[in-house]
Amino acid sequence: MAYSNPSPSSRFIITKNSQLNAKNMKRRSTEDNSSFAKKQKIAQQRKSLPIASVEKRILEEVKMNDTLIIVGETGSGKTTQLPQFLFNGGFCRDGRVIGITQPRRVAAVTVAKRVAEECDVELGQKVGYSVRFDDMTSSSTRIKYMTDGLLLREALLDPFLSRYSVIIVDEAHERTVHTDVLLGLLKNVQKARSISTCKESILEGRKKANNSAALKKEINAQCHILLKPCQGSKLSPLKLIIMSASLDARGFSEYFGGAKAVHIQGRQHPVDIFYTHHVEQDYIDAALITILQIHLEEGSGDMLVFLTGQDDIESLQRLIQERVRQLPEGSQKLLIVPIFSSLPSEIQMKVFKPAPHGFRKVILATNIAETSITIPGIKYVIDPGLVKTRSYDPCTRMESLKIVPTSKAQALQRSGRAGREGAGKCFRLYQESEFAKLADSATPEIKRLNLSNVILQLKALGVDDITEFDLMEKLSMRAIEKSLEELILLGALTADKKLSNPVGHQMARFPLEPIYSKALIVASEFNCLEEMLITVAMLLVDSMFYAPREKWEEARDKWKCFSHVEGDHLTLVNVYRASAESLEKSRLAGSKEKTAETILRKWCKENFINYSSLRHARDIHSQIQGHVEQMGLRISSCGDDMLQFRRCLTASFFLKVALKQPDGSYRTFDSSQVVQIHPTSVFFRTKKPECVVFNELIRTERNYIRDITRIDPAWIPELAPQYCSTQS
Ligand SMILES: Nc1ncnc2c1ncn2[C@@H]1O[C@H](COP(=O)(O)OP(=O)(O)OP(=O)(O)O)[C@@H](O)[C@H]1O
Repeated sequence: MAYSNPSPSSRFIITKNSQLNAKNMKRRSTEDNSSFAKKQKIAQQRKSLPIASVEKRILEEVKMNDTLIIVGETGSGKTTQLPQFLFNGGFCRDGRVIGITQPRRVAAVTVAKRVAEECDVELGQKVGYSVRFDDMTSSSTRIKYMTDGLLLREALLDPFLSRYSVIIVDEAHERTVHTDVLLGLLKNVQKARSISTCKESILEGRKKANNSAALKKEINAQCHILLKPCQGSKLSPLKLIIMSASLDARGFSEYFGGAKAVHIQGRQHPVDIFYTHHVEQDYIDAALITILQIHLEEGSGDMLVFLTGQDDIESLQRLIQERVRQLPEGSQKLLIVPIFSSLPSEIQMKVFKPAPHGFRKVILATNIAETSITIPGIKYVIDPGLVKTRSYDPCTRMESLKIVPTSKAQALQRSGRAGREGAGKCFRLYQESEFAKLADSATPEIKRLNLSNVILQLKALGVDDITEFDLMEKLSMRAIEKSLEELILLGALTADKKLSNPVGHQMARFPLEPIYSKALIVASEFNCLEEMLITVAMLLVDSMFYAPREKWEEARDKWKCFSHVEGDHLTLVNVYRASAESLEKSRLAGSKEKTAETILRKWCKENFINYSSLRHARDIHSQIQGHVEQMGLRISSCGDDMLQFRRCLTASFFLKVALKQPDGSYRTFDSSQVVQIHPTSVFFRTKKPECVVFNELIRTERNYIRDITRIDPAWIPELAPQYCSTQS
């Protein structure tokens, strides 16, 4: 096979050679198999981390500063070591907990496992994790890794986060909506807790000596608002640490009133960065060639390739499989392992397993693998420099999905996934001159996503006016108004913007977008919660139908069996039910030797259904069902009465209605956008209905609506009178 450039090193220009501390370098030992040797290895590895040499200093800084910003290179030991330092430094006395938040669950879970191993304790005891629907903690947990979203939910129950002595917000550069809201919240909690302590000590002091009346007045004035809910309880100040390898320390410091920033110097292993000589027109092709070149010309070590989404991953996987068949006899085999967010977690975890003997592992990942995690064995990172981002236009309620260049911070994080166990290499599939043009960091999510969920969560946390909530970013008033309007229409807020009872409170408890929470509540009234649970679970995952190009016709015939004349929501219910029936049938037929996974996989293959998406939907289904049951909502089915279900869809998704136009296109009722039916809809090829509800309005190369069901326009004023009155 001929490549345009015979070797990676001629294809790429080496531009950076990080400093290597030779003493710190450790070779992977294949002999360290015994548990004693493993413990010793871990101990040595920990000692050689750059952060190990500054343990004392960091502890002092944390003691002296309520808020600290820590910036240190990827792999310097921030995430795994700092919580252990704090534990040893006495921050867990009196049963207090150190909480570490991560933007992604895979990081929270895997880092907790690693730290439990380092501490030589069982996971869930001293060290644990808690992510949505998966809690691995106990009353003895003192170091708790969790997602930022989870800590926000905890704050609903315990507004002062009283169990925590320290909260570390890790990977703060990612600026997810949850991180931004959490930072604002933590700032308030810190104030409240330090005033609590301050008031306690002043009251103490006052008893001993007569304090000045002015001071007394000032303290009471400050305490008045913030302390009402925690009067009487003694809370120690909350220590807050903001951490990342690539954050704008100055911006964070200003936000936290001049908080101190500490920089940890050095990294354990070097990562050489390579850029292409020329512009690469096709990043999938460039990634494929680079994988093969590394495989044929570079030494041992696994590869991690960053791609923009599931579609990219699946197409590159097919291309690699085709090309490896042409590799010379006897060459080492490639094991391709994908990881993206809609894969079930146990399948995601496969990337962490070592490749079997004789294989080199190639992980194809989205940015889910970009920060925090250490994947053992990774020596090479391939980074096309692209990421898929979602943005939302509040005026048109239109979401767009765009592939855009990564920021410098993201590029740095990606290269940092190599060089964690030994020296590494990162191949950026673009020119060095392009790197210089990248933005320092990506636009914070809170500036580009729908704010309804944030506002609902803040209302539930007692923040009545989002404009007065101290966020790092100034939000657009238009976006806030549109989201408030949406929440009022959904019944989550009253006309005077207060959280409604019980609907608003119930909606805030669901870990879902408000529109889906509302749909579940509405469905319990329409006696079709069983169908709505399936629908919501299926809508939350991507690409349910999948077929290779050469089998497209065969797949279409199969899909016709699920297709429902009234639309996509009912079609999705049919897919879910058919898969559940096949599982049930196999069980009844006594095929005990087969696991549910094998049966489901086989069924998916025969029916051209994406197995990982279906598995994910089944997981989500059981998780939301748990919430619904906890809330006491009545789960019943409307049976074959699909008219009832379509009326329920109208009552739930009335904000997303479109009417057919004479030319066959559609116009959204809400914002008069001209849209087309997406090719994946059952209505793409059949007679088009006059009026539909839909779930997704998405701009790619055209404006499309997706997940569509036929409705009667007369139902809208009947089932959503509040909406029609605003439209007239
Ligand atoms: N699961 C693991 N298996 C093997 N080694 C690990 C594992 N997790 C961490 N390590 C080791 O500990 C080092 C420090 O990891 P840690 O996550 O604490 O670094 P970090 O500074 O937080 O990095 P980042 O900024 O990339 O999150 C890694 O470089 C690696 O050598």
